[in-house]
Amino acid sequence: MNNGYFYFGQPVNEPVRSYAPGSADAENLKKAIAELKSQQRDIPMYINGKEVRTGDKKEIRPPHETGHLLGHFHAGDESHVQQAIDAALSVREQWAATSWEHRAAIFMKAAELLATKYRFRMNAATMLGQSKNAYQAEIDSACELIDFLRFNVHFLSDIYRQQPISPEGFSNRMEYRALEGFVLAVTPFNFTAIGGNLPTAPAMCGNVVVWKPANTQIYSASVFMEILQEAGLPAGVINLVYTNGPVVGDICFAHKDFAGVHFTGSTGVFQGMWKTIGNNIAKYKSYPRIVGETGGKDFIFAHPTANIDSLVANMVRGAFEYQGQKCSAASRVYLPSNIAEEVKTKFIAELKTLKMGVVDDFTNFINAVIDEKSFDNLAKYIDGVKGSADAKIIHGGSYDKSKGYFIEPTVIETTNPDYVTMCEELFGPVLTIYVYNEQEWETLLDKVDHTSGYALTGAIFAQDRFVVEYLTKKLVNAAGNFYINDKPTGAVVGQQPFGGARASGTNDKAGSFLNLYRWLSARTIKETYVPVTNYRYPFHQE
Ligand SMILES: NC(=O)c1ccc[n+]([C@@H]2O[C@H](COP(=O)([O-])OP(=O)(O)OC[C@H]3O[C@@H](n4cnc5c(N)ncnc54)[C@H](O)[C@@H]3O)[C@@H](O)[C@H]2O)c1
Ligand SMILES: N[C@@H](CCC=O)C(=O)O
Repeated sequence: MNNGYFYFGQPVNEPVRSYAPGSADAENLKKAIAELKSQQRDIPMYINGKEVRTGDKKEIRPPHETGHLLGHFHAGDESHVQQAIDAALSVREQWAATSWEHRAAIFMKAAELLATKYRFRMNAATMLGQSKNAYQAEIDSACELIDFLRFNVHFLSDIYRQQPISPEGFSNRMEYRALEGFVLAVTPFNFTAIGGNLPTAPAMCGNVVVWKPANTQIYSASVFMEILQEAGLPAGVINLVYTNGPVVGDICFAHKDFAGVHFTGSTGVFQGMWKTIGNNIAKYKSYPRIVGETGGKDFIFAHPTANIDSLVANMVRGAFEYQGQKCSAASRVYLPSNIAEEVKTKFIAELKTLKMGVVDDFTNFINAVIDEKSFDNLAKYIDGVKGSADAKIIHGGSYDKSKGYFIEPTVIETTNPDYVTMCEELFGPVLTIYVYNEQEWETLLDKVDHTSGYALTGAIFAQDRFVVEYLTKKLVNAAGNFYINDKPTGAVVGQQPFGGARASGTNDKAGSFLNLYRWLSARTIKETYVPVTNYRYPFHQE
């Protein structure tokens, strides 16, 4: 701090706008979509504050309308990763030494720009590039990203003011330094907010960053980079590159100044990163921070006392919002025999009301899955059911990629609690139901706990309070985010810090003080006002 201690108080969550038919917000969002669709954006990388175009142009098309070209991004190679690292390291010292209030102001300004001037453009970019409906874009690319920025500034303020005690005669203080090197942020396709949070959380703490987004999120990531630049982020603090993931990893993880990785994505990729970092450990100046939030196989467990209507509504939202492409999405449901038939009947009746199509039509609840690879993978699982003796499709099951990557919301019922779609992360609009004997709910809990190696989110539905307490304790390690009578998705920054353990990640809780500690390296300073001048204890005096 320079001339004062600057504290940023507790913010309130950014209110979610509804985009109701005929509202000004709906009209403005439609205009932003039309404007983006009327252009072909030419999207550069951003290295050292400069736009970098390589001429190696890759097409960007909406997953729900593959006949339309939104623009191109300029792909990078090894040299761009190296340039990004060099740019980051060249500004490291100055950025780390910049006063907190000035660093914080940049991210608070970015939040303000996103909440106002850029809100519709950012949501439109997310809708078109990642195939989200208006509501799903609003809670992600507007509200959650704004919340990440404002709440992280607040949490960091809280961390900075935590100081050790100083007995009379001494001063003890703690400096929360930036890491000695650069941080690599590798981000997934499914949340624009995660794309924005992973580079900014370490940067806010005084670190410099190389940011590599998923190709399928570059369209909206580049809008966020424009915002950061307008907010005054100094050149080189965050460098956005579009080089192939493994190439970025090879270069960054072999660099002596590699100080940490902030990753969100699949478990396999994260485990590969961890191994590489482990193999290279002797190369680094410091032990790198490894933070990764990864996959899930998220459950809903309904007890025989569950309220049927709320269970049904939360199954629809929890499994099928954003086509089930949330790491938190419900993908396995355990229904007790006493209510199973009624739940299934009501559930399927609700699913029949879901409209599927392009994002421009706001009445479509379901849009497309992200790309052809994901589409083909999901189709493979659906086809697998067709030849199976212990599973059947009870709703949906069709798919079509002629105009966009559309997979109908699909419900599988299995008699085998270890059926493949009860165990593996599919990451799409496919939910599997297992009906159990209501008398055996207690013995089923081990299966709920151990069917997959993941432990990200889980929800229980029960009306009996003794049961709620029992389930909460029994499933203590089954989910990092545990929901009682609610869907397992939709965590809000500052309300439900998010992350899972076991194979689901390091559980450093994005959007919380726990995550920020990982990007800080504390220095303790003790000053003695009147130092001793004689080493002897009283009984050693002569
Ligand atoms: N736990 C969470 O908070 C959370 C949140 C969102 C998504 N996810 C998970 O993310 C996955 C879906 O996202 P995705 O498809 O973008 O994941 P992904 O693992 O395919 O990609 C994530 C990022 O890693 C990069 N990458 C891929 N291979 C790499 C490699 N070998 N080295 C370095 N980088 C590499 C990708 O280009 C992308 O930027 C799901 O498994 C989902 O559960 C988890
Ligand atoms: N935080 C989001 C999930 C992020 C992963 O995809 C949720 O709680 O639904």
